[in-house]
Amino acid sequence: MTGDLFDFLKVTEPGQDESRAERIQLDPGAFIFPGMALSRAPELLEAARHIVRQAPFRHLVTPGGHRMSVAMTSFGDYGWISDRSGYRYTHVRPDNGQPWPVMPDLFRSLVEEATRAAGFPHPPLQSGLLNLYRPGTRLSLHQDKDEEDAETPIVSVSLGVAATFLWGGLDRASPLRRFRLSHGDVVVWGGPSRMMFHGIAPLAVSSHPLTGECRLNLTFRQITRRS
Ligand SMILES: O=C(O)CCC(=O)C(=O)O
Ligand SMILES: [Fe+2]
Repeated sequence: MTGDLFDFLKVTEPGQDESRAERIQLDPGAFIFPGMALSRAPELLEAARHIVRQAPFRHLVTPGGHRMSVAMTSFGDYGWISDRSGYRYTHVRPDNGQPWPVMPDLFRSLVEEATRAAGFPHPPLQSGLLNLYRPGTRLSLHQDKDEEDAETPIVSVSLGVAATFLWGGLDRASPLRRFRLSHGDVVVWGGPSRMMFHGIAPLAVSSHPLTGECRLNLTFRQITRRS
């Protein structure tokens, strides 16, 4: 309703601030919140740096033997890994058997806020994935389906160089729409959109004052079923 002539007469009830956040609906249950993380971005990057110092980025190998172009690491109770035997979540790091770095409180509160703003009851806080993109890095079209849970939404935070988000449908062949994800944007997809195909087009050569030529993405998930 932004642009409504009488917008300025709306009265905010207590606790309703987040539901008024500007959002772009991609499909039922799928939203982009432009700039939701912008004011916290420097602190989010510092927390991400702290995670990477404990668990450095790695290029994982797909079950088919291909080196992934995105470099990844995880944090929280579960980390996502891929190797010749498949994709899965583990409680410990494959390189040293140690637990993944702890989920920072700053991330938790952002994920809780984004989940509420999208209208979902439960925030995805069991696993955090850090994705690092450099010029030319892409993430091909996929569904997030390695989780037992298929109800809790995915929350995804973009930092640094802007990327093109590819948004499809429930079939791989569904037509794709393209959305620009800029520094500080948050995407939430759940409910009827939880299994939508999505990806990232090859990152353009560009630069951001806080990340140089890189884009960093933080993606949050619930792994186990709640009930
Ligand atoms: O980098 C992004 O924005 C998307 C990441 C993603 O789809 C994933 O980690 O499964
Ligand atoms: Fe994904």
